[in-house]
Amino acid sequence: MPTSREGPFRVETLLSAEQIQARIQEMGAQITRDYQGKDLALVAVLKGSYVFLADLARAIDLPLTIDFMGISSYVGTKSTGVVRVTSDLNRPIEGLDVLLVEDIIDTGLTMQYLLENLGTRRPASLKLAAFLEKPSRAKVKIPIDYKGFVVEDQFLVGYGLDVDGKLRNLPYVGVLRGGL
Ligand SMILES: O=P(O)(O)OC[C@H]1O[C@H](OP(=O)(O)OP(=O)(O)O)[C@H](O)[C@@H]1O
Ligand code: HPA
Ligand SMILES: [Mg+2]
Repeated sequence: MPTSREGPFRVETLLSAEQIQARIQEMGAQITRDYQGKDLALVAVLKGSYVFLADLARAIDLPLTIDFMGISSYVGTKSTGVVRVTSDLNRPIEGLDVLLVEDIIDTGLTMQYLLENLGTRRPASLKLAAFLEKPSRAKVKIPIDYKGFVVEDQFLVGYGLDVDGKLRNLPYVGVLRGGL
């Protein structure tokens, strides 16, 4: 796969923009079928999921709402293991069919915290759409209802994924090969 220079970083392409878009259309079609007649509320986890959310929401052909939960646990390329809430939902989710939208399940600690936290707010249902899963690093097992791709144990950037806040805007997913 090609390696690109992105400012001071070297990034090797793992998933091209075309591959990503094709998979998201499939995921959107599946979600559209599964949530017919339901009160679908997408809850996206900031910041990483914003790109996936924008594409996935437009691939779902249903009336839906979107809300955000701000969570952070990574500094540089390392999980601190401490999940920090940086902002809460604007609206209650009681009685709604909530679909959590997340960019990556790595150790699983962020999602473990969120599933527990949102579960106490009595949604009608609570499921998870995750763009990427990195099972080799899992510290807890997280059931993923809609999964984009399974990836190896490498630090990834692009399509919402950052290294120290940067490279979220790459239209593809790549492996960080140098620069930090
Ligand atoms: O499974 P885990 O090991 O918990 O890692 C996954 C989480 O880590 C990243 O977020 P981060 O804390 O970097 O915040 P960000 O979304 O603002 O980049 C990513 O967006 C997930 O939310
Ligand atoms: O591979 C990753 N890249 C960027 N952010 C992340 N947060 C968890 N895993 C990753
Ligand atoms: Mg991050």
